Amino acid sequence: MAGTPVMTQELIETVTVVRPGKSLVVAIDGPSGSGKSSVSKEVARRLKLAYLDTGAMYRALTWFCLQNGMDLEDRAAVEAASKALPLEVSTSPQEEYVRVGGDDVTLAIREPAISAAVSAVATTLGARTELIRRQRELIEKHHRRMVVEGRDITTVVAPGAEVRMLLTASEEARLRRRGIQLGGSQNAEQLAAQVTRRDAKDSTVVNFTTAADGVVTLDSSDLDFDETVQAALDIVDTVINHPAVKPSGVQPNSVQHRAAHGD
Ligand SMILES: Nc1ncnc2c1ncn2[C@@H]1O[C@H](COP(=O)(O)OP(=O)(O)OP(=O)(O)O)[C@@H](O)[C@H]1O
Ligand SMILES: Nc1ccn([C@H]2C[C@H](O)[C@@H](COP(=O)(O)O)O2)c(=O)n1
Repeated sequence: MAGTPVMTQELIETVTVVRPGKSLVVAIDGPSGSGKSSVSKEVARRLKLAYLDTGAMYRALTWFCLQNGMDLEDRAAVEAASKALPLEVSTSPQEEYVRVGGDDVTLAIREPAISAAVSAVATTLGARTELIRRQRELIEKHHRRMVVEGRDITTVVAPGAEVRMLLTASEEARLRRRGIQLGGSQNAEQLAAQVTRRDAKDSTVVNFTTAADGVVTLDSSDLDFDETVQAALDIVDTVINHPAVKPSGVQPNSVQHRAAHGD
């Protein structure tokens, strides 16, 4: 996808196996443009874990509904569509594909028109129930060794995940990143619609702006991509291998981790 970061040689070569043979679900939530997909995919690759982009599932359902001429405000019809959705989604961090029936929709679901429509689907509770069921099924199918990212993974889909993280970034950083990712094709108003206003609507059904108990917050506002991946890997290492040590800056209900090397 456009804007996919090129890894430095140092990051490309380091692959680690954590908890071999045991479950290791790394749940990552956060707002739009915080870097969930790109960072999670690289973390999965580095830890040799499967990878699931749950947002792609909501996007694929939106594509399916629109393709069938449905009214997205018709909640019963959207719920029925979620059950009928013939979805195949990649669970490998090495290849990205999303298929609906015979159609490869990998690129189509990233179009601004889908970004503009997806919240109507994601706020349909019956459709959420069905997609959450499928997400849990995929986690089990991979013997609970997976990085799963979205909005409600730490709280609803996999609250028992071994590692739970909230990946955040300032609104300014998220708008800037999304603008670069879309090749400068969107004006400020269009970017705000795709990032800020979409988050506001999505937030009406799930909380991805504050960390739930036990969820580690990683603020990437002042980190570049490589530093954010390293900080996420450090969190996994600390939580799994050094459970007595809290990632830096412990707070009563959630822990903060601002940077890999410091504060
Ligand atoms: N720490 C970072 N510094 C700079 N750019 C980053 C960083 N993390 C991610 N990016 C870039 O920001 C863009 C948005 O990232 P990504 O698509 O992973 O976000 P997201 O949280 O999955 O968004 P959405 O939920 O809307 O799909 C990508 O081009 C990605 O390469
Ligand atoms: N677990 C999830 C994942 C995604 N969504 C919603 C929120 C977004 O508007 C939409 C697309 O996600 P993105 O590809 O931008 O990460 O799906 C959700 O409600 N729950």
